[in-house]
Amino acid sequence: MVRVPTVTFNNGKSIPVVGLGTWKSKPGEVTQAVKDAIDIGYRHIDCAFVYGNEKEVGEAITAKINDGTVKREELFITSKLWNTFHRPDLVKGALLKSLENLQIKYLDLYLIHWPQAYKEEAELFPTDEAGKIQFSEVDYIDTWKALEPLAGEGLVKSLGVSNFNSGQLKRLLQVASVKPVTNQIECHPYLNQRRLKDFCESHDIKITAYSPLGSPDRPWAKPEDPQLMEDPKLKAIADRLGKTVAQVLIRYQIDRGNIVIPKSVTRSRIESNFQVLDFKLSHEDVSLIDSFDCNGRLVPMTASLGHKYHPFENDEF
Ligand SMILES: NC(=O)C1=CN([C@@H]2O[C@H](COP(=O)(O)OP(=O)(O)OC[C@H]3O[C@@H](n4cnc5c(N)ncnc54)[C@H](OP(=O)(O)O)[C@@H]3O)[C@@H](O)[C@H]2O)C=CC1
Ligand SMILES: O=C1CO[C@H](CO)[C@@H](O)[C@@H]1O
Repeated sequence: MVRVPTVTFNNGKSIPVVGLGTWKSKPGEVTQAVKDAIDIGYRHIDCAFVYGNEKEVGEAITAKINDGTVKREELFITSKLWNTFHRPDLVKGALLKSLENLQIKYLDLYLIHWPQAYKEEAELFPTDEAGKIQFSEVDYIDTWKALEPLAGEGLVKSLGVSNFNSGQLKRLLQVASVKPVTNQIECHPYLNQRRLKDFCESHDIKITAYSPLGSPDRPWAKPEDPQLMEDPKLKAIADRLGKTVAQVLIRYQIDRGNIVIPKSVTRSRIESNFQVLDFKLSHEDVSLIDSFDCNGRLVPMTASLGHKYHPFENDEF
């Protein structure tokens, strides 16, 4: 069994560099996908309450622990606090719900999914009569302060953020007693996040790259949108190296020092996406791929436009 290398966080804990993404993995297919991934050697699973499939991910985790394939302490399980649970009194309950769904006693990593909060309602996407998302004014700093004691209670080993821009991280770092270990952000050759990565690294915060393959199954994709995995320039590199484009895209993240979480529910792809540990991109190839950046954001979160904490609405990187 191939052992996946790890990245060490600022708190000394380690995370396997490649994890399995689970957004859009249907409840009916995610259990098998996670079981396959664990059989293949994945030890890191990226989950979120809002993905609506944590229970089915939990079934796979339990099955693989019970059949002796893996021990809980060998797995690295991430979940994320959704936007409707930012109010400090709701934070612990949201974490406990994810733990219950995932059938585990602690998370390895819990992230604030987005800096912007939504109205605290039963709906995960609360809308007004006009169909517009209803915002909440809760400050992500107050949310973070509610998360910090949960690390001390043993419910979560590390805390982090997702989709935070540099200004928001700067503000958080001024008051945090527990430092975020990672910022999980969209990252691929069309949006390589050079400036945010440099900023995070200067504060010893690792980047976790989401949508590393260009998220072709994102619900808002249009047929005319460029397809990252079809890019002839990437195909040429992959052909030269005798690898798939997906493998080059995953390796691109690893070779930049990032953690990467490709999603698939297809066993053959889950397997080939993991077969990236026996080669390395040259500095020249990493620089060449860096040059493909075109500010091509695929997950712009347009539903939250106008929110004062929307991370992508000003010049802040
Ligand atoms: N924090 C956040 O806000 C966000 C976090 N994420 C996390 O990052 C993960 C990955 O990002 P995601 O947006 O899902 O997209 P990815 O870039 O991982 O792309 C997933 C898509 O690529 C396909 N695919 C996977 N492997 C291959 C392959 N080898 N060859 C061809 N096609 C392939 C999958 O198909 P199939 O499954 O059918 O095999 C699926 O359609 C998410 O699942 C989630 O866990 C993502 C977005 C936002
Ligand atoms: O992780 C993510 C994917 O799904 C969510 C809900 O649609 C997104 O908001 C988020 O970025």
